[in-house]
Amino acid sequence: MSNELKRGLEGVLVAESDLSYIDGSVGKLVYRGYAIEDLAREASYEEVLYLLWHGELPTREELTEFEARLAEERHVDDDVLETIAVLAEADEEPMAALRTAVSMLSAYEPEPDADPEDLDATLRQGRRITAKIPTILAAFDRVRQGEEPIEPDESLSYAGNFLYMLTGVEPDAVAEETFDMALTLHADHGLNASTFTAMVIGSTMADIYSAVTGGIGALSGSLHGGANEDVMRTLREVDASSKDPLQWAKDAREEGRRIPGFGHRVYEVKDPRAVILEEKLRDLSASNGDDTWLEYTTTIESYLEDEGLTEKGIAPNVDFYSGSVYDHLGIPMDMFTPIFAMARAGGWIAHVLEYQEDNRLIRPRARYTGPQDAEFVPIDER
Ligand SMILES: CC(=O)SCCNC(=O)CCNC(=O)[C@H](O)C(C)(C)COP(=O)(O)OP(=O)(O)OC[C@H]1O[C@@H](n2cnc3c(N)ncnc32)[C@H](O)[C@@H]1OP(=O)(O)O
Ligand SMILES: O=C([O-])CC(=O)C(=O)O
Repeated sequence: MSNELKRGLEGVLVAESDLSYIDGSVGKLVYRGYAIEDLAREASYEEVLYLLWHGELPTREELTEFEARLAEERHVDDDVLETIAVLAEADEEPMAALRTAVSMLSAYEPEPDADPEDLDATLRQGRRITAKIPTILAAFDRVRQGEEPIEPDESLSYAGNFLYMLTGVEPDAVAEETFDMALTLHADHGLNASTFTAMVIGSTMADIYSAVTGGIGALSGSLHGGANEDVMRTLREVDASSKDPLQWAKDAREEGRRIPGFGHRVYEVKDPRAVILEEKLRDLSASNGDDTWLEYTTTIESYLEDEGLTEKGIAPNVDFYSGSVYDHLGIPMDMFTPIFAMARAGGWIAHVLEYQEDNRLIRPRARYTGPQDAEFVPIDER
């Protein structure tokens, strides 16, 4: 057994995967061989889900059938909606509400006794969870605003239906396409922390509800998916301060602050998803006649680049640009990380299924640094 310690499991290979490949030195990302740029621009999120779950891009017929299967699972049981309302009224964080609601969904699973080794049944369960996450999130947001949840519309796309349930209005083509593209960009990313969490849970042959619930928990942290909200908080902080973004960035560096949305365990250059989202932000800023976030983000990015961060491999990641795009679509800031979860659930499910095809319990070890042979002292004598 190797005694080499890899803090944070950096660079450790724990599995083979056909799902996504990242070349961090050049900023390349592919899902099953397809460039993220092509999928983002050409494929719908449903096509990408099909690709991840079934191994290849669907034909038109396969896609229609797949979309229908997914759409018919959107309805969420009234008991779960009631719990969502209780959580919204208690001011629960949206990621925590989502975590609770997804866990609760298993009580209403139509195949509760499926054999954990029946991967087709696991996929059907995963499809149900994926279909219901938008319904949960939109209901949560509406209830906390004193509005009634809106029933899903099966005739709309996954992206379009979410925006419709959130706002009560069918989105225009630009909003729907932009949101759909954002979902594709977030669908999978190798063995990131939340995917690995889901895989660890899946490797015990626990059910897929447990794996997705665990993934949501891992994604919520500020070093992972939670960073997209921190970026928006930062942009608002700049806006509310008397400083221009350049001065803010200088001061933040001097104070030794970690800039949210910068840095990545795998990328040494700008994340290709950030490149695509920046383009989108430019389009939206122009069409909405408001380039505030664009100006702030690009100023901060250029300053940090000039300061040599990019040379050190600390460049913008996906979270640096996603929030500004969502903000242009009118989505509340604390829904940004839940939206990431909505997109990533597909990746979690794909990785759990792939791993379970040739499952082995994931169980690493720690180098023990505590005392040996301590003498036990009874409680009253301590
Ligand atoms: C979807 C995603 O999950 S993408 C990542 C989202 N998270 C963020 O954006 C939060 C900000 N970024 C970070 O905290 C980190 O870059 C992480 C967590 C993403 C990656 O962390 P790690 O690979 O463990 O890198 P680590 O934390 O060891 O940092 C390495 C060096 O880069 C520096 N660094 C890393 N990120 C940043 C940052 N955002 N701002 C300034 N310096 C940074 C660290 O200070 C450290 O410098 P040092 O070697 O001089 O001490
Ligand atoms: O890969 C990672 O470590 C984090 C990330 O960018 C993602 O999960 O999308």
